[in-house]
Amino acid sequence: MTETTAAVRPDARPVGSDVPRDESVLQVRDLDVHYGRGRRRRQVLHGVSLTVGPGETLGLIGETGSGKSTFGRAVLGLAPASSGRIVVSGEEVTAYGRRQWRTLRRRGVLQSVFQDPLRSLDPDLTVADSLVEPLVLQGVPRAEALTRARSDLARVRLEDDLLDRLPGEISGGQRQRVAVARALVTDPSAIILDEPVSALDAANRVQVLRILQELRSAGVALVFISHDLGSVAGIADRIAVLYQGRLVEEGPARTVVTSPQHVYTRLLVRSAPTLRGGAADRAERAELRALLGA
Ligand SMILES: Nc1ncnc2c1ncn2[C@@H]1O[C@H](COP(=O)(O)OP(=O)(O)OP(=O)(O)O)[C@@H](O)[C@H]1O
Repeated sequence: MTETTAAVRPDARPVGSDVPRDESVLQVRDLDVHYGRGRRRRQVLHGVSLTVGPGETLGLIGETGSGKSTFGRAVLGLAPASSGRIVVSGEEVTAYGRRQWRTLRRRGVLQSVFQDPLRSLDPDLTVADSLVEPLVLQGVPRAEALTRARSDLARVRLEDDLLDRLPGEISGGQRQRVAVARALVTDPSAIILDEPVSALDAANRVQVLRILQELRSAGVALVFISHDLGSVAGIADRIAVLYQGRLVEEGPARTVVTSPQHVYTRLLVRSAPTLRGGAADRAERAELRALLGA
């Protein structure tokens, strides 16, 4: 599927089709990903094309196993692209080897936050060391790195007194906010957020979603991966829908929610009672599922 135009927020720079190609922070073209070898080789992504402009928030949704995380991992160099093209901030990275990917990740141009913050945070490093480490690796003096870390901690509404604690000594919600602060310290062009609120209770979910809203307003580009259309719809400029490894729909968030085109997107919208047009009755959902052969 080809990229479509993006919704332009009044508080953001122009995005989507208004962004010249070389200004996009992330450009993915015809991405195929296979896992396994020989008879076990299986294609998980089929020709996925997506572009994220500066300051834009792209919501990537789909059911479990549809390939959302694989997409996020591929653009971070953590899953193998078997064909297609990946360009990060104008840098052609498709053919990068392991070491080049590691260097790119270390530069912090693209950052990531996962569902389980312990995947983003080293359990043996204090919050301060976790935040300072990416900057020190870039050669930033520790004192300056700590000043920047404190400022990013404030951006996620955490107090300085957490700095000396280990990830195991703070709550799950605080850990996820530390993971977001860690992603921010390198001043990335974009952050890939893979189910960032799915493991949180309702209060923490709302708080992290609010923080993501603020980052979006401040112009940080986000790729928000989730199975939950309800969480994504309130933040995303554009929504892309993956179904069985294929992009089946993409468009401005409002359009996707109010007039979904693909039968699977209709099912997602109908299954999200908080969305306008949602709350289909059980029979209607069953009918849509039958259409999908689920
Ligand atoms: N390292 C791997 N090796 C082999 N198969 C994998 C690997 N990682 C994922 N898969 C398979 O690829 C498919 C897509 O997985 P992926 O995690 O990308 O889906 P997802 O949409 O993110 O699902 P979820 O919402 O459950 O996280 C699944 O069938 C999964 O079992």
